[in-house]
Amino acid sequence: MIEVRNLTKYYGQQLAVDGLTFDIRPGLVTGFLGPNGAGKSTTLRMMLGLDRPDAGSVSLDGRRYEDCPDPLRRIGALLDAGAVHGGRTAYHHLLWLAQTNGIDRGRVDEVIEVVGLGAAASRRAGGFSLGMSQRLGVAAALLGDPEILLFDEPVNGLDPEGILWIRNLLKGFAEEGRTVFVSSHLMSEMALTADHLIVIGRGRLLADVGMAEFVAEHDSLEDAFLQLTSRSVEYRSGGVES
Ligand SMILES: Nc1ncnc2c1ncn2[C@@H]1O[C@H](COP(=O)(O)OP(=O)(O)OP(=O)(O)O)[C@@H](O)[C@H]1O
Repeated sequence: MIEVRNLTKYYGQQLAVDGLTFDIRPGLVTGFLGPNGAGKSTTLRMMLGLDRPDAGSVSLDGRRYEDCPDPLRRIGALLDAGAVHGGRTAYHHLLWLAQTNGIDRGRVDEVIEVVGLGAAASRRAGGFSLGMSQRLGVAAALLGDPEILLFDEPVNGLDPEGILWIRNLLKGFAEEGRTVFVSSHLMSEMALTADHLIVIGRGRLLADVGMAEFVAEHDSLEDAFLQLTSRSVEYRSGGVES
């Protein structure tokens, strides 16, 4: 469970995240939807302690990220698939991460298997395609077998096969009871992947709604998303407290 409360971030004079409050529940894929510049990445970075909020808080199963003694075992994240040392092999990238976090070497082989990188494990990550880099990023997020998983735009730039792989993987993690939070600027992708939707625009919460409810209420999801983000009024689904 992730609890976001009044989360606020300024960059200089610019308000990037504006008093966000919502919960992300386990056992579901929760889509974090918003147009470019809406504040999604900034919110994810604050969840991971990479950016300091100007106000508000994020609690991960009852604790702030900074207060987790073993963060990799609590929360796994894929923010930027390119953030690897290109000269290291996939195996050694994961081994370095595991060893600096007190994770058993055997787990490296397990996650390589889960993401289907077995044949490429001894190749340098610098030569990887985008799809392979995404797989390596997912493997790193899974190393600590965390209950909470965050993904920032994981399907960006992937081919249809890669998109399908990510989609099924996220659903599988949710079925295992994990808390899965995935950002996107594509309504169409979220409609196929997410069970629940958090929509933001200009840093503000616009919707906190079940996907099935959102689909039932709108003829065209793309139009509904456009309308929602072009308005600055808050939208709340019936019965969903946010
Ligand atoms: N390091 C930074 N310094 C200054 N402004 C920033 C910084 N990071 C983000 N911003 C600004 O904060 C706002 C939110 O950006 P953010 O990257 O969080 O949005 P996003 O929803 O993830 O967008 P995208 O889908 O384009 O990545 C934008 O106006 C952006 O220009």
